[in-house]
Amino acid sequence: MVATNTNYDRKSEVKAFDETKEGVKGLVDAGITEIPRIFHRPPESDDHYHINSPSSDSEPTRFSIPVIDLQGLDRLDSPTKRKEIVAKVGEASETWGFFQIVNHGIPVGVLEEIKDGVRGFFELDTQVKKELYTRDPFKPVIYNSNFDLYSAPVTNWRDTFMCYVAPNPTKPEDLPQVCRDILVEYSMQVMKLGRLLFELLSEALGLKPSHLNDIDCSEGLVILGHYYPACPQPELTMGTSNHADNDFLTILLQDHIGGLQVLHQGKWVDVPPVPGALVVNIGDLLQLISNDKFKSIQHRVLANYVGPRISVASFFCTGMLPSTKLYGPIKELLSEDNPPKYRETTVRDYVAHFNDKGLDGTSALMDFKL
Ligand SMILES: O=C(O)CCC(=O)C(=O)O
Ligand SMILES: [Fe+2]
Repeated sequence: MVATNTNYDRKSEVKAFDETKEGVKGLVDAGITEIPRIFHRPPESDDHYHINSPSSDSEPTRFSIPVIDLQGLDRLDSPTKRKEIVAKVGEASETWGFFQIVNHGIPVGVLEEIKDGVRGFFELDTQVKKELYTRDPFKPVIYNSNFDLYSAPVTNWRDTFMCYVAPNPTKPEDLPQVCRDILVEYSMQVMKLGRLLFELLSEALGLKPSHLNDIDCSEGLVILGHYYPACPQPELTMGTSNHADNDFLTILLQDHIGGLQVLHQGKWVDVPPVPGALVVNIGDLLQLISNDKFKSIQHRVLANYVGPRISVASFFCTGMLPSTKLYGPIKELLSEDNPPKYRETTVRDYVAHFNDKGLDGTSALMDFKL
């Protein structure tokens, strides 16, 4: 815990904020012009957070995350096209852990509608939304502000709702009507795209195309709708603290506002909004099973005067569901020169460890190193 956070009663302020059940949007709706202390980022002098500074170290760089065109992938008459795409996916996953895809098969209309649906959810009547505010993972829809509110050292300028797609989908009738139909449609499309990406990633690892799907990397899918309200003092806080994702793979849709950055060669690099594109990133569990070939990269979202910013993050992961299956570095990838770097874990144990830790700027994966 850092100095600024110890000279006030953070715990009770966090609790009071949670009990409003109105999230960050509630503060903005109330017209606040100064953000409460629980949202203040620690001072930059703190080494641990040094890389978490939006102003001092995010300079324009010559780097830009790769944009990969998936057009022509399924043309049976063009196996070289597939090889080319697999090579690009592999290269991006090894060096960036992040890439954007275009011509991925999800129609632009669906992308627009899901963003509208997520915004519609957060703009529901406050009383209606309060009924859904919960931290109970067994609820079909989990809406709250900061999943790690009680464990993270700082609170983010963000509200989120989550629903399950696989293996136990939230029943459509349990989804808020404002985004029900589009969530069902988008989920189906993301599942299909995810399975395709796992094929490409398997091939990029030199495995048979079905390998990652066969070991159930696409068994679990949860969708998060994020809402980053306009912030009156964006330099004091963060939309999402730096973290790496605790899943196998994430497919992210962001709107036109921007603010997502990835850590590349020690610098924060913007992930610019590209119309019609989806952002794909490797999660910790895929880094673990690929024995560090693919990288799960730290990323963050800056707060902004402009808002709300909407994003939709689809996580391939079974989360806290009971699991006995152990994941460790894939045997086919190991050799004398490439011994396993991680111990085996269940998805549930990994996710539980990640959640307990909260987004504190450190990697949960390091705790599983051999
Ligand atoms: O909102 C974004 O652009 C990123 C969200 C994110 O990193 C996450 O949900 O893990
Ligand atoms: Fe993330």
